[in-house]
Amino acid sequence: MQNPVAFAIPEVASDATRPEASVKIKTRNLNFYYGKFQAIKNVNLDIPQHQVTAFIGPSGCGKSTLLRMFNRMYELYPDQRAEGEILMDGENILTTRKNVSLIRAKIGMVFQKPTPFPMSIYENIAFGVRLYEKLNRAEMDERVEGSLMRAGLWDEVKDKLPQSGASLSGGQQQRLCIARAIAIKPEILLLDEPTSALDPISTAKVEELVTELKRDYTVVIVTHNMQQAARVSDYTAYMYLGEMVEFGDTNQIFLKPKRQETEDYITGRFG
Ligand SMILES: Nc1ncnc2c1ncn2[C@@H]1O[C@H](COP(=O)(O)OP(=O)(O)OP(=O)(O)O)[C@@H](O)[C@H]1O
Repeated sequence: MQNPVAFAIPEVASDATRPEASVKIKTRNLNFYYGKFQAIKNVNLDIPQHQVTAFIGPSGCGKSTLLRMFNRMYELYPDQRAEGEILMDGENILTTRKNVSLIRAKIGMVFQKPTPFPMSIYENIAFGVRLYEKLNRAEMDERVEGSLMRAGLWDEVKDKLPQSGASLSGGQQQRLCIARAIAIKPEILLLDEPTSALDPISTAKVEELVTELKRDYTVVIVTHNMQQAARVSDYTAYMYLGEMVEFGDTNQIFLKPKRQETEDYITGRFG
């Protein structure tokens, strides 16, 4: 008889660390400063591969800051500074000598407001791909179609690819942005409140898509919407005032949080 233990799903560690093999992003003693203000405080977190991890917490607790550290977006601003380690596949991206564009090629990002480029639907996808790859026309057509298909938008736009991305509805624009992010074949998708500007139908489509995309990508989503975190994520991290208060399996966090502060927040007793 085979050893049943070999097939057991590894238990989720409650202290935000997990077995090495399944971790995609690992942070160690992570701090972040806007000038003198410390927005992230000693965060240690293991983000599992091919899962959806949600960051939740009250406004200003540091969710977006932490998410943006993962692609070093803060480097565009001179008074912003990170300390500690962000290990992606074992390499500390804060100190690596690799060109930052190589790190960003691994990571797709989608923001709160849909931000299509001021160009055609086709070019919205092709533009980013050209920065990293040299594809011929047929290959690019295939990439554009495949990305729009994955984002659940192809049927709605296939007859109007030369039209401006701005001509689409808000929900379609957000799916265009997701298609644009996955077109560069990233390993990680960072979603910063991707549905906060969308109506319920578009929100449902994006949520469905997120659940589907985790087969191929490691997804991290910032959301204010507790139901959304519960619906789409496998793991949830609750943050408060720049600290990681609790991290665990989403069911555990919502049904049996270990910390009183987490329970107060998710039950609406916070504040
Ligand atoms: N550019 C900035 N300069 C100075 N302080 C900033 C800047 N951006 C954010 N902060 C501060 O850093 C802290 C964390 O902000 P952040 O935007 O990461 O929080 P958040 O949890 O994503 O909030 P929200 O849910 O409202 O989007 C807040 O106190 C905020 O005021």
